[in-house]
Amino acid sequence: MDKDFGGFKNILIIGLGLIGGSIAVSLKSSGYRGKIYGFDLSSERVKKAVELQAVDEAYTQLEDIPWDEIDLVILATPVKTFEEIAKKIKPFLRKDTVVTDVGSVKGSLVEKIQNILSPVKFIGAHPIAGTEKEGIENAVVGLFKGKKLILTIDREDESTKRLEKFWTDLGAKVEVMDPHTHDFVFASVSHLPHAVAFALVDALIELSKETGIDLFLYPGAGFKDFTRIAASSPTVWKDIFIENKDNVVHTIERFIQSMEKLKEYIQKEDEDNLIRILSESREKRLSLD
Ligand SMILES: NC(=O)c1ccc[n+]([C@@H]2O[C@H](COP(=O)([O-])OP(=O)(O)OC[C@H]3O[C@@H](n4cnc5c(N)ncnc54)[C@H](O)[C@@H]3O)[C@@H](O)[C@H]2O)c1
Ligand SMILES: O=C(O)C(=O)C[C@]1(C(=O)O)C=C[C@@H](O)C=C1
Repeated sequence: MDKDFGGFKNILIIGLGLIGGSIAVSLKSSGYRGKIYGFDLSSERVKKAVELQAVDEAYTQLEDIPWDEIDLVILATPVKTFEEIAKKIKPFLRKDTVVTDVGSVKGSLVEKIQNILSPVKFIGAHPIAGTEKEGIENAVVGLFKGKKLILTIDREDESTKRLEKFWTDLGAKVEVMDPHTHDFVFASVSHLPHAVAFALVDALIELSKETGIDLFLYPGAGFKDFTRIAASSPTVWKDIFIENKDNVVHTIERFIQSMEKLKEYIQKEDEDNLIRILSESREKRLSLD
């Protein structure tokens, strides 16, 4: 089927960061013919977005946006800003404009935003693609190609079908998932790993202080690979951890149990159990590639 990006003629991206910017540059490079408008609180980001020709026009004041032209609005700001933004944009929206997001947390947040925006349609979405960088200056063309995109609403809905086409035309593989299941799954495979990476770096900061040895002079590739995501945006990740608090705390507790188990096997020099647990983990990790 021809690329029509779901028939959304003009779109508005709120939040000209890594993900909002990557949507813009990926649309441009995939032959999207509509206008791409941008909005950000930061005038520097707005200036950069226009300079990079990632967007056609960008604004720092909601009143300046040509709302009548907008068919699709994408929220691409940190998740704890969504509610306030939804309240602020509601009076400007056409009734048939579709609103969506790219937030890393869904759960009850989706319902809250749906209620705020109703009767305007809100469809929660989450691209499982990103990097540890921030800002439109680090946008990646084709970031979503071959990557999963989770939609949190029934596929049979007409607007959802259009949004599915929008993401499929950007190269994403769309999957539908219940918003609460989503939050448990991504607490496990994304939020916990980020928490562990941040905590590992923190542990080394403390060990450096304790011993007077600057451990950060010595990392090899293993430490650098493992902690790449600890360079991620504190604002974005603070919001994700808090908004998905229950699942994140649950997975952190489960991780602590696994660390305790490993610590015990090491302390007891329990070679059989060490071989078993390390082999199971290695096999599982190898099966991913
Ligand atoms: N970074 C990733 O790997 C990744 C992947 C998938 C989804 N996400 C989600 O995408 C969203 C954006 O993350 P990002 O990595 O692009 O962050 P980013 O920091 O690169 O960009 C966020 C942008 O939002 C702007 N902003 C903040 N508050 C605002 C407000 N109230 N109104 C308007 N603009 C505002 C900031 O100025 C910034 O330009 C988050 O919800 C995040 O959970 C991130
Ligand atoms: O590759 C990275 O740097 C990422 O952190 C991307 C990543 C992930 O955990 O895989 C981060 C947050 C998202 O919501 C989706 C993707």
